[in-house]
Amino acid sequence: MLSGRSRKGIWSCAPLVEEWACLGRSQADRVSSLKRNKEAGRKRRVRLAGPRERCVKKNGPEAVRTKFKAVTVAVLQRISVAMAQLIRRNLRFSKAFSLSFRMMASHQGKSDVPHTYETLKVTQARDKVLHVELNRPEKRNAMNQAFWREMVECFNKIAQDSDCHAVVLSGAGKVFTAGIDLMDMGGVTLQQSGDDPARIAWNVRKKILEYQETFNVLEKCPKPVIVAFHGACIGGGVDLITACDIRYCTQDAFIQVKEVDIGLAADVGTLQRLPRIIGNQSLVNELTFTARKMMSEEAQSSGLVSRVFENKEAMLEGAFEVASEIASKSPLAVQGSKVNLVYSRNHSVPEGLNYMATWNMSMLQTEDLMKSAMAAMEKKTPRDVVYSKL
Ligand SMILES: CC/C=C\C=C\CC(=O)SCCNC(=O)CCNC(=O)[C@H](O)C(C)(C)COP(=O)(O)OP(=O)(O)OC[C@H]1O[C@@H](n2cnc3c(N)ncnc32)[C@H](O)[C@@H]1OP(=O)(O)O
Repeated sequence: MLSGRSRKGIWSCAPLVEEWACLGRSQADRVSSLKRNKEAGRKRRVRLAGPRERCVKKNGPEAVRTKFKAVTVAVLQRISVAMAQLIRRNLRFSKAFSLSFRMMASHQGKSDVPHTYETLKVTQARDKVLHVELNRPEKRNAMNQAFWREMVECFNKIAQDSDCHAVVLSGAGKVFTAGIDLMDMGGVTLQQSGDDPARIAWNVRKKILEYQETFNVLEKCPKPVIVAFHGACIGGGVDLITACDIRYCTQDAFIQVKEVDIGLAADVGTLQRLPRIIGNQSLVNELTFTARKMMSEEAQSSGLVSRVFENKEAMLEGAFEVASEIASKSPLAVQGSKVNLVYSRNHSVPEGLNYMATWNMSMLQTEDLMKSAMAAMEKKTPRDVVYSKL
C-alpha cells in the first residue's frame, strides 16, 4: 500500500502528465477519435488546431520542443522520486522478513572482533555466544595488572559487538580465581606518585576507580553475562561474580570475602553488590568480617547462585545452553531488560518505572515486537525469528 507521502509523490505528477500527454498526442490520433465521435451520432466540427498547434503558431516549433523536453524531465524526476520512496519502503519490509534472513544466514552470529590478551581467552562457544576465560591457570588466575586492564578492553569490545548477544565467563585450570595477585599489589598503592600525601591519595583514589571499572564493565555491557565458577573464588573473585547477571557454580566451589585477612576493606564491588543480591545484610557482614568460606550449598540457599552443577563440564554445558537460549531472543528486548534491571536495582520503584516508561516510549516502536508476536501466534519460538542486528 502506498503511504500518504508516496501517493503525494506520484499524484503530484498528474497535471504534468496531462500536459505531457496533450503535447505528445499526434494530430492523426485526435482526428480519428473525433471521427469516432461523429460516427456515434454526435455532430462535432473537427477541430484541427489543438493546444500544441496554437502553441507552435504563437511561439514557434523550437519553443514547443524546449517546453516538451522540460516537462518530460520534470515528470521523470517526480516519478523516480516516488519510485525510490516505494523501493525504500519495500526494501525495509523485505529486509525485515526475508532478506535479512539470507544476509544473516551467511554470517551466523560469529563474532569477528579480535580478542588477544595475556590473561583472558575469548572463544566462540555457540552462535552469538562468547566464552571468556580467566586464563592464568598456573597462578590460579590471580588478578595482575594486565588482567585489570584487559577486562575493560574485552568487555568494552563485547558491548559494541553486534554478533555477540550473551557471554559465559569462567576460569581455566584448577580454580576460578585466587583474587588479586598478591605479588602485584604494589601497583595500587606503592607506585602512586604525588608531591604530598594529598596528591598521592588523589592518585590512589584514581587507581581504585580504575580497578572498580574492571568489574563495572560487566554491568555496563548490555549483553547478559553468565559467570560459571568452580573451586576457589576468593577476594577479587567475589567482586567479579557479583557484577555478573547470572551465577552458576560447581559443587566443589566456595567463595571467600578474604580482604580483611590481607588488611583491607573490599573496595571493588562486593560490599555494594553482595547485600543487594542475597538480601541478607547480617550474612554479608558475617562473611566480610570473618573471611570464612561460603560453600556451594550455602551459596545456592542464600541466593548468590541460581544453579549448582556436579562438575565443571556439566556447568559449562548448562551455561552455554542458557546463553544460547538468551542469544536467540530479540537483542533489543534482552539488552533493554538488562539496562532496566541494573537501573532499577540502584533506584526506587517509582524512579525505575519512570525510567522504564521513557525507555519503552521509543523501544516499543521496534519491528522485533511484531516479529516476535507473529511467531508466538504461529506457535513458533524466537529461535525461528531473524532479528536485525543491534
Ligand atoms: C584495589 C584492590 C582490588 C582488589 C582487591 C582484592 C583483594 C583480594 O583478592 S584478597 C584475596 C587474595 N588472595 C588470596 O589470599 C588467595 C591466595 N591463594 C590461595 O589461597 C591458593 O593459592 C588457592 C587459590 C587456594 C589455590 O591453592 P593451590 O591450588 O594449592 O595453589 P598454590 O600452590 O597455592 O598456588 C599455585 C601458584 O599460584 C600462585 N598464586 C596463588 N594465589 C595467588 C595470588 N593471590 N597472587 C599471586 N600468586 C598466587 C602461587 O604463588 C603458586 O605460584 P608458584 O609460582 O607455582 O609458586
